[in-house]
Amino acid sequence: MTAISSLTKLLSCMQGLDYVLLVITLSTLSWYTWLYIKSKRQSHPLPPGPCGLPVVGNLPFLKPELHTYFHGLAKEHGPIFKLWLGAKLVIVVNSSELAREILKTNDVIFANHDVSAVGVVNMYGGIDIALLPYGPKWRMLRKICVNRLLSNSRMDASASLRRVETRRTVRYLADQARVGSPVNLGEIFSRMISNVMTQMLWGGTVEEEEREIIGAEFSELVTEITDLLLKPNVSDFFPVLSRFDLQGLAKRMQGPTERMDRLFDRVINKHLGMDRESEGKGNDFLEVLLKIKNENDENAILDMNDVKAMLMEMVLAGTDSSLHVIQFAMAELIKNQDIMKIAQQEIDDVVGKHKVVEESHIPKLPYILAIMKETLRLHTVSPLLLPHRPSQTTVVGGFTIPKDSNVFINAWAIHRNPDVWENPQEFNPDRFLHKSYDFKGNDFTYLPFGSGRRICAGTAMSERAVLYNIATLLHSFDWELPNGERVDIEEKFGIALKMKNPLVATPVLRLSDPNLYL
Ligand code: HEM
Repeated sequence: MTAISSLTKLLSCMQGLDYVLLVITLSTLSWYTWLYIKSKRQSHPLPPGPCGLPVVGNLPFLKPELHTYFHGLAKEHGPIFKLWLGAKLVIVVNSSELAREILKTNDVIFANHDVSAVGVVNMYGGIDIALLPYGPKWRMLRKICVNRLLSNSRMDASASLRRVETRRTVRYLADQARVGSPVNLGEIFSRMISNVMTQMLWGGTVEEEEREIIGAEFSELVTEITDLLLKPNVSDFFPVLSRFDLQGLAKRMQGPTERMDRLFDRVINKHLGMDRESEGKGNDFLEVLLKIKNENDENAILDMNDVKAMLMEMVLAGTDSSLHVIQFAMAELIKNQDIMKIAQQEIDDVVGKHKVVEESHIPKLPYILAIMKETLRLHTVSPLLLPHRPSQTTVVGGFTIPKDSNVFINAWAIHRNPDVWENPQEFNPDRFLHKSYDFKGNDFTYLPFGSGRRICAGTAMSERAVLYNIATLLHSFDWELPNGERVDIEEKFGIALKMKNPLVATPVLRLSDPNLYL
């Protein structure tokens, strides 16, 4: 259902809310008029864009697959265009040159993300890294996240926590392989990555049996929260009305948020009750964050809500994105068996067939890295990055971008530009083998993790999780399609881009030593 049909339905079933419509109409019209007069006075106009309707603007015409819809609009209106979503002005940028102007030339001006009305509720008032405005608190939290939680040395120290879950998945897949049973890879990867994430959060604190119980409750809450975050919200299109919470979404978010808060309390109390001997051995995020909280370092001041918001953020930012990259990569490899064979040969050469893959092998597997890069190019899981919000009115590409508008960078479209990428629709990891593309966002034709100050804080962790798991799945198994099936790699837009249809394949054991499947 489009945002506007849900909006219309909602408003029509609310008796006595005529005044609400009146407020929407008047405030939106005055807002449009003000911006129109202002842009007329400026020498640089607003970007072009499709015509919309009064009050609701372009909302009724939005298509669910926003990345391809925006790509289509760029062909009509040029590399930068505007849309009105209710009272919100959205600017979409579809070229690497303009992305550079925003994320490099004007990096500081565009260094805020847009904050959704519901996001604030589930993030303790918006105190997490992605939602905080650019400033001292954001800088402090980001430093803690990158240098203390997700640094290479911390990742090395916590490798055993991630290994447990990958080996558990291999055991399960081996059982299925022995009976020739096809598996739904999306479901398996989802369980695996979500368990890897809970291991990283508090794997050193909570014992295995209890961890499974807490993990199940946790996954349920994450799904509830993600579903609510995805719902189109009148409060976001008409911020002046957000205090009325017309759809009740902010109120509904309070339930799962409070339950999640209690779950965090349970685990934190458990950690606080641990004896000194067990402490310090965990290497999980919770332990690191509580240590920082108790250090009283004036450069890293955390209260308990900061700790909880950080835990929540790691899950929401890190789980789905990594899971979908692994799934898209495996789908492409199952479809392109010749590429899969090259990858398996590389792993065999480095690891051999008498050992299992370890994270320490990753730097020696350039072809697997090229597979990850190509997957993120073709199936950019964060296709529009996060919406950026300029802190002052700025000119980009000769057009005015007003303060507080929402700016989307269509990285998905940039990654498929035929002027830059030869045969852009083709899955071809070779294109990354001899080029210097990395995940740091220095080249604006390749931006899977964004660029500039707000570039993804979790690249180091996602590289490890994605590469280690893909290498393990390819080393341990061949992958076949059930009879008559074919791989369908259609994409579905969401908080993270995912596969529209399930990926079902049959694992076939490739290593002769049964101990390598334990
Ligand atoms: C393959 C997996 C991932 C992809 C493709 C990805 C992509 C992105 C993108 C595109 C952004 C927004 C950049 C911008 O606004 O320009 C972002 C932000 C962020 N990501 Fe990731 N991400 C991934 C995994 C992770 C993981 C595993 C974590 C942490 C555990 C993480 C934590 C964050 C955080 C905290 C931000 C907000 C940064 C800020 O506002 O300063 N991400 N990510």
